[in-house]
Amino acid sequence: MTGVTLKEIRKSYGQVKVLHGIDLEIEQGEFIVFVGPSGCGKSTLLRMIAGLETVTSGQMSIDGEVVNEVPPSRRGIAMVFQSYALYPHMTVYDNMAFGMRIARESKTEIDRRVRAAADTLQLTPYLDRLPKALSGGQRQRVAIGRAICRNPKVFLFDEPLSNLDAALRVATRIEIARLKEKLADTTMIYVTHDQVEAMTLADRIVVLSAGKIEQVGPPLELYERPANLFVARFIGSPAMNILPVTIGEPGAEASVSLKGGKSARVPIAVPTADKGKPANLGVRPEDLEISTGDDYLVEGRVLLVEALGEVTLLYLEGGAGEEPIVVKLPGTSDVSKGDIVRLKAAPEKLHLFNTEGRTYRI
Ligand SMILES: Nc1ncnc2c1ncn2[C@@H]1O[C@H](COP(=O)(O)OP(=O)(O)OP(=O)(O)O)[C@@H](O)[C@H]1O
Repeated sequence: MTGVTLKEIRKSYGQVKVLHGIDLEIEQGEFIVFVGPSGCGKSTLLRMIAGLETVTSGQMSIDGEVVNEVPPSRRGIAMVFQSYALYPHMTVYDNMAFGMRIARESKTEIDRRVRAAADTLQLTPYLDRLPKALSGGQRQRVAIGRAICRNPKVFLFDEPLSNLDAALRVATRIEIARLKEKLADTTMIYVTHDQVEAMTLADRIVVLSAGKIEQVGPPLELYERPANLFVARFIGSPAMNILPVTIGEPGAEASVSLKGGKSARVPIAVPTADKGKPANLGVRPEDLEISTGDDYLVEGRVLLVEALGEVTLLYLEGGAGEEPIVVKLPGTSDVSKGDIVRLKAAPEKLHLFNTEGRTYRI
């Protein structure tokens, strides 16, 4: 059992409270991704698990042992940073061997582990090179290789791909996915801003906002069943559209009235007490379609058309506040700027949030 358990973890810098009580149980071998807006505390939480930041209060355990006071070198973790942090004067081989030499491992064992890591990460041809003679992606693979050589119980990644260009990002992301399969028993915790990394790598995503956990769950569960408006808007790109509505008939299958006079039935239960209350209807851009009939939710003028080849994005006036409604249509479309279009969605694709932003559950 090499899980990580966080109980009521809090962090303050002086008067500034950064984390407000984090409870999280991570299983051995799980790949956990922390996401959230800038400043929400993702890196702070990761650095606390690493032992690079102190825990203000709460209990942190790795493999069943409370580690609040255990120094980083004795936690059985290895961390990969955005900045690679390689020694510039050492070869790839020596960079990977360094930690083991300090730990006085035998030469044979060092050689075995360096070559195995190089093989896993396709770095064997570069073992004699200095970091300056490598691409960004190769350097990051060396940093990952160095971490593998330490045989960590828990692998921590702090935005490891954010310095790479788009193509290298994809290649290195696939490398990390392979690594996850190879090291199936190693727990991995990964911080990123990137939706695709989070969705494709995570067993479970932890969505943080302002120092609190909003929701924890498998990627598709967060996408399909967000617990609240924050998660609904944060997961998925472009973000879910939000349309202000009023609850018409509550009950097991509620009806809502939209601006512009249309009403819609949603297969979502709403308590009787909420009849007549304002609410927000959520619908993802990819779940909207153009309607030619009368079965539409909203009608609006097209402000902008973005043809991306594989998809076309339409921006229509009429969303909540000043925000346009975004529609993602497959392939190309003959809709033009200035057209008035009607939009519909399958009832089971609709989400409904109460005035506090919590999802009405089906
Ligand atoms: N040493 C420090 N002293 C005071 N405040 C700090 C310190 N380190 C971080 N903070 C504050 O803690 C909050 C969380 O920072 P953190 O770096 O964990 O956020 P993040 O979610 O990783 O953000 P980003 O995505 O931008 O990296 C921020 O408001 C930051 O200003």
